[in-house]
Amino acid sequence: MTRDLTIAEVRLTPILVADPPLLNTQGVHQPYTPRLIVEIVTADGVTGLGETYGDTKYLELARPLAERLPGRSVMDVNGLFEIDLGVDASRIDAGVDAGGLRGVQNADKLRLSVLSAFEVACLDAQGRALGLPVHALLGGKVRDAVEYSAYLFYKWAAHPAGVAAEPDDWGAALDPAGVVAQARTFKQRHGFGSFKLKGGVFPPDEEIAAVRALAEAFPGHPLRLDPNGAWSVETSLKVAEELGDVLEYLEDPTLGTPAMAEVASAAGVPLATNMCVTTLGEIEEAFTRGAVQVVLCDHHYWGGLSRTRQLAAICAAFGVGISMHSNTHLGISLAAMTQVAATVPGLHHACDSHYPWQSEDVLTKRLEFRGGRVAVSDAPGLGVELDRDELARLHRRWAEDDGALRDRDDAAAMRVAEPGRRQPVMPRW
Ligand SMILES: O=C([O-])C(=O)C[C@H](O)[C@@H](O)C(=O)[O-]
Ligand SMILES: [Mg+2]
Repeated sequence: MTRDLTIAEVRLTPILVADPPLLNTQGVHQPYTPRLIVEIVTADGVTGLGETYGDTKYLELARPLAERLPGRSVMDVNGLFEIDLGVDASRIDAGVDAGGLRGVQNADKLRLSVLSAFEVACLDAQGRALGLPVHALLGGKVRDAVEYSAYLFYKWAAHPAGVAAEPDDWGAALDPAGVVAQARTFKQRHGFGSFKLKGGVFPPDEEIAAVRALAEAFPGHPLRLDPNGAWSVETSLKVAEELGDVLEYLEDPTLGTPAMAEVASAAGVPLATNMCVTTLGEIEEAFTRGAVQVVLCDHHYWGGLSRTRQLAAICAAFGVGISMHSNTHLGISLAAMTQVAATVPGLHHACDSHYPWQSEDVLTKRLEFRGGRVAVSDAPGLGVELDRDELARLHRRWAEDDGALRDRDDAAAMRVAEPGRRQPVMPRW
């Protein structure tokens, strides 16, 4: 069989996806969040799918990249990463990513966050053309299902009055009882066996009480708490001491490798991160100082599925565990996460996923969690199909937006509810 794997067309579709009012230390999720859907079409008419952040800064890099791809081969994935996207310093706002939730922003991370969607789309197209699942292209699966953890959030029942939004049926969760009720719903709907609470929202004692309530309601289940760096070293150590007996790990209790190393050296609980190790350049200091025991990889900003496997190998060499981080994402990304996670041998912690919070998707058939796991598809490519009507509908929402929602801004969403609210100064506690 010969196939023409030359790229004939690349389609980029920015969309806005409904998001519930989930709270974090920076603010609250906006009612709609931007994502970018990438389609790479070969000369033979095979289409590969990818998904990444849809904010303006990513779109501005993705558009010229898409124009340069026709004529290249979907097999030339290494060559893709050689393309200069022109990410100069003017595009980096010297701050932190996603308003302080994904570590420092730098040119490499921005570049890789765009390229990753194109890498996934190329792998999907290769797999569809060759009749092979993506995991086979990555060397083959070592498990038939990938375990995910329930991602618990403090949450309002609804977005503020007067804000256009889609309703959700999760209810509010603003205290220990609400968090436990949310966890029960997660377990009942999806069978999750481990639970992560997004913290940094309320004073630490309230969050300690919520984790204690979870431990009581779900004895023996792995629990995690992630305040996105909102605590001082001293507070982090206090929380570690109070919850050490029930936590699988504490995630990014404090900001920066030196502070994480200080906590790690004295806390009796492993530390995980998706904030102080987010690029290759941050690994050496963090690993040699023993600052983190688990890296939460995210194929979007680590640069795709092959680079996720490379990161897993580096972590294994240092005896550091690996799992996965998640932001708001749809089924294309969940399928990609599942395909690569299926190929990583030392994956001993359930991965994060926001997917249960997303009531909308661009797939003809939603992916399902059964017993907290997603089955690894053996169908060609990622094993998912695009729902074009839904893609068009969510794109219309993006096109009709006045620009207010095209860039994620949790702090701005919070100011709608609390007009006087100032940007939190870290550490908050
Ligand atoms: O630290 C993390 O796990 C995240 O940043 C995940 C998400 O960004 C989460 O905090 C959110 O969306 O509010
Ligand atoms: Mg985190």
